[in-house]
Amino acid sequence: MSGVQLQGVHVRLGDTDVLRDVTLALDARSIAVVGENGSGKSTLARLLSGLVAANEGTVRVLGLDPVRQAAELRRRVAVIFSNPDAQIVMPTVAEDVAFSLRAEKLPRAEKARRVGAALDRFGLADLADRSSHDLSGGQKQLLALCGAFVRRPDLVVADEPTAYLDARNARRVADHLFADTSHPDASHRLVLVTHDLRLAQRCDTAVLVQDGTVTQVGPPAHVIETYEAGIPW
Ligand SMILES: Nc1ncnc2c1ncn2[C@@H]1O[C@H](COP(=O)(O)OP(=O)(O)OP(=O)(O)O)[C@@H](O)[C@H]1O
Repeated sequence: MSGVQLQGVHVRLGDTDVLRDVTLALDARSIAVVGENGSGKSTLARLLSGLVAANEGTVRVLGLDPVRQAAELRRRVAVIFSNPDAQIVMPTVAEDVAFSLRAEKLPRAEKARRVGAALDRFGLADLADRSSHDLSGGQKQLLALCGAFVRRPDLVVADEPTAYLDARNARRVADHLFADTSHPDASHRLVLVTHDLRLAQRCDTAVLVQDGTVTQVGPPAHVIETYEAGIPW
C-alpha cells in the first residue's frame, strides 16, 4: 500500500496560492508536518483528506485519487482536528462512536462489540451514557479519536490534535495516534500536523512547509533543526 504521492500540486483558495508546486513521495508510517502559522500545513492535511482539491497536479493517497475515488478515500482515511466539537454529532458518547460505523455493512452485534471495545480502549467505557457535549475538552478529543479509530482507518490525518490539551491528555492522545500498529484497531498510517516539535520527533519522517511549499523532507531531527534555524529569535 503506497502512502502519499503529490506531483506538482497547486492549491488556490480565493486569491491566495496556498500550496505551490508541491512534489512529495512518502511511504513512512508516520509523517510529521511542521512549519510556521499560515505556511499551508492544514491545507496540505485537507488535501490528503479529500477536503480540499488541487487546482493543478496529481494527488494520490493510499494509491487513491481523492477526487475521483472520494468515497473510498473517506472510508479509509480518518481526520482529527484540534477542536473535537467539530466532530461530535450524537447526544451520548456511545451513540457518537456507533454513528461512525453507520455506513459499515456489519451485523448489529458486531457493531456493538466494536463500539464497546473502542470505548474500553480509549478509557470512555464509564462515560458511555454521558452527554457527549458535557465532556471535558480532553475527554471530547478522546471521543473524537475513538470515533475515528472504531472505523479501523488505514490512514489517520491529525491536524494539531493536541493543541488544546493539557500535558496528560496530550500524551494520551499522542499515544493513541502512535499506538502499536499490531493493535487490531490501530494498523494505520499517520500524518500529523503539529507545532509540538517533541511530538513531531516521534514520527518516522517530517515535512517542512514554508510559505506554501515543501522545503525539506527527512528525519524529524534534521527537519526541525532547519525549521528552528530559520526562526529569528
Ligand atoms: N479558504 C481560504 N481562502 C483563502 N485563503 C485561505 C483559505 N484557507 C486558508 N487560507 C490561507 O492559506 C494560508 C495557509 O493556511 P493554513 O491554514 O493551511 O496554514 P497552517 O500552516 O495550517 O497555519 P496554522 O499553523 O496557523 O494553523 C493562510 O495564509 C490562510 O490565510
